[in-house]
Amino acid sequence: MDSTGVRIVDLSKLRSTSFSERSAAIHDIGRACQAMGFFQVVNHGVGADILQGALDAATAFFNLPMEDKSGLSSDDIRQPVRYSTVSELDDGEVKIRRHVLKQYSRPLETWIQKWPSKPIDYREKMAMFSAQMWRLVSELVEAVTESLGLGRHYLTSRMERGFEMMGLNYYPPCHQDDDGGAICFAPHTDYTLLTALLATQQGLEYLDRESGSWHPAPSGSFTLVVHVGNYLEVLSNGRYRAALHRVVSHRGAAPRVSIASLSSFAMEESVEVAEELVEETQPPMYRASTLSEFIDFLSAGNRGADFMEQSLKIARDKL
Ligand SMILES: O=C(O)CCC(=O)C(=O)O
Ligand SMILES: [Fe+2]
Repeated sequence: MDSTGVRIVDLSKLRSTSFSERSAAIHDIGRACQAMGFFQVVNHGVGADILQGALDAATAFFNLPMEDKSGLSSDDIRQPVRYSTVSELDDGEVKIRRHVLKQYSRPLETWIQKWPSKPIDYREKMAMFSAQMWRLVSELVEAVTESLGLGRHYLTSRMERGFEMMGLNYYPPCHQDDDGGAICFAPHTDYTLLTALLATQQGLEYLDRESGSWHPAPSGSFTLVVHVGNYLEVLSNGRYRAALHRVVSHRGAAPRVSIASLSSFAMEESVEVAEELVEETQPPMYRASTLSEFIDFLSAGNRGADFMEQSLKIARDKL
């Protein structure tokens, strides 16, 4: 743990040949997933050049003139590459709080040709980053299933067929007078197993469910943060809860860029409660669903949060 109470997972220990070191790292991951649902990973082995390259490529994309980006705009959320903006009415004025580029990234050869062709090195830089994030998340998924007592390879074949989407966000400078800052990304959980996040600066916050207060995520050069998504909550039958998170921008803050690696099973593959985690005292709390079903739900104009709350949770009153 660091001085602010953030759990830190040392991946060199997870990779250690020492049984006790590896077990301790798995235990740390399980504890972090159970507590606030997020942790920082250190000694992850992803080169600083790859992380910086991805942040530079993302920043350069968002800095392109609008006409270079608007070709990627679409109302159809099933588009594998989609640029959009999120605005808010503020003092009678429409303010853009966030620019977003969502791009499918696995399997890479299927999608890379659809990614932005500008800036020139964008595809190369993002492809390297995406491959590293997938490797990292797959390794963490193994540790997570081990921590749940399901074994290291419980999800391996499903992860091999798995799906990754990159979510790139650009938050313009904030001119909000309010000392509390502006909420630039409203509180939400992700439809992922795990999400890995990289950002240029602070702003991301997690809800500590116990105290009810928001906790800043660690930030700083090349800090990678990982959090629990809704599908891991389902799979673990609620033992691990999806992390509720938001992004806040304070007055005077510089523009912020973040890249989320959003990992899940293949679109049509069902995610269900692990039957090993169902007990008489702990009946299944969620029904099975696919990512495709969730996207249909969004396409019909519903709110993402309602899918989990109203459609997936079976025994809401017991949570
Ligand atoms: O910008 C961030 O740090 C968070 C992004 C995020 O939550 C998302 O893309 O789902
Ligand atoms: Fe998120």
